[in-house]
Amino acid sequence: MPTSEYFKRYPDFPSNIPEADIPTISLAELELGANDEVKLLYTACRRHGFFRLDLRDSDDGRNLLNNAVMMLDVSGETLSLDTKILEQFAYNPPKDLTGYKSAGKLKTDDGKLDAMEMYTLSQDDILSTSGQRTNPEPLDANRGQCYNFFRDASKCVSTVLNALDKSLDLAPGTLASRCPLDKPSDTSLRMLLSHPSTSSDSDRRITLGGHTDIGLITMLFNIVGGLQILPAADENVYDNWRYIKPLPGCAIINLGDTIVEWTGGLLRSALHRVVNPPGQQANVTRQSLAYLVRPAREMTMSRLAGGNSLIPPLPKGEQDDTRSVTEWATSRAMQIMKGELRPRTTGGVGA
Ligand SMILES: O=C(O)CCC(=O)C(=O)O
Ligand SMILES: [Fe+2]
Repeated sequence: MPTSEYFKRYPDFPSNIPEADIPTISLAELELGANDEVKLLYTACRRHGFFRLDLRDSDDGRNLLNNAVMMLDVSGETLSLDTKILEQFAYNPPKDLTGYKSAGKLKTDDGKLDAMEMYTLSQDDILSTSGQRTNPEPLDANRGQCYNFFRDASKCVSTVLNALDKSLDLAPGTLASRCPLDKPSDTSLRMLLSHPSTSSDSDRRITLGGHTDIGLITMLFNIVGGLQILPAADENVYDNWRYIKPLPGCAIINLGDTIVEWTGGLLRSALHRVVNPPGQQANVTRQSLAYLVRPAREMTMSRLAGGNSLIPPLPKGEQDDTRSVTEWATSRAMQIMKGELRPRTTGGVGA
């Protein structure tokens, strides 16, 4: 992710571990509408549901990189506050995920507890779309910086969504117009932090359990490794998971469950998780950022079929899901919390 200077502060990602073979796509080429890049993006979104986005050759991309570096600092300051202070901002799942989640609140795939601290900042809060909240001091003191991050991240995400409109033969702007900055939504910036493990089984520690993202699209900023995906055809056993190596200047993008529903399964939402950072990186504190884009609250889950689009119509006899995106997401989060729904890769093609 961020700049190469930021990467130099950390030990190297090891070269002898299993890596996911996902492509790196150029934001600048997507901005130009370059056909080959648009195709590469579509293939990645069908096969993997994951890709890297190189931000360096684009003005918007470079602005976002600089903002992400600053947000990592603000996040580090926030999550190093006393736990007593952070607990005053505790999250309230499954309805309201904004605020602080301490480590050990979630079950991981191996039945143990997670080791990830998170602070989730609402986009609506920072853009004053639906009332402001109080956040810990480092965030409140940097609201302007947070605003710039949301503005620039949303701009780069829109470029990706516009390229997907093209591949899906949707009218220009269809996907981006469903997650505009100025309409209330559950879009957020999740700031994540995990400390090095002190236990003897640290090399197999699952820091954040296997899950898919419920929204439309996620933009991740990683420096240290640990993020993994499970290739679609593979059984869910520890050694089948593949690391996604973070690269300087690149964000990591993954698609969420909502876009799978909207596209009738053409695009993929892939199961992913975070494990202890590999090799020498295991000894450092790992920080990451996840910009989690949700649709505007007024949107429904209805499939985007129709017109000339490639999206298949609903099979005969199948009912369209006309629930609001918020109702759908809450009921899904409840099902997962109760163990009624197991997170798994959906949509897309091939292994
Ligand atoms: O920290 C990471 O690299 C991934 C975080 C993630 O998957 C999430 O917050 O949904
Ligand atoms: Fe995720």
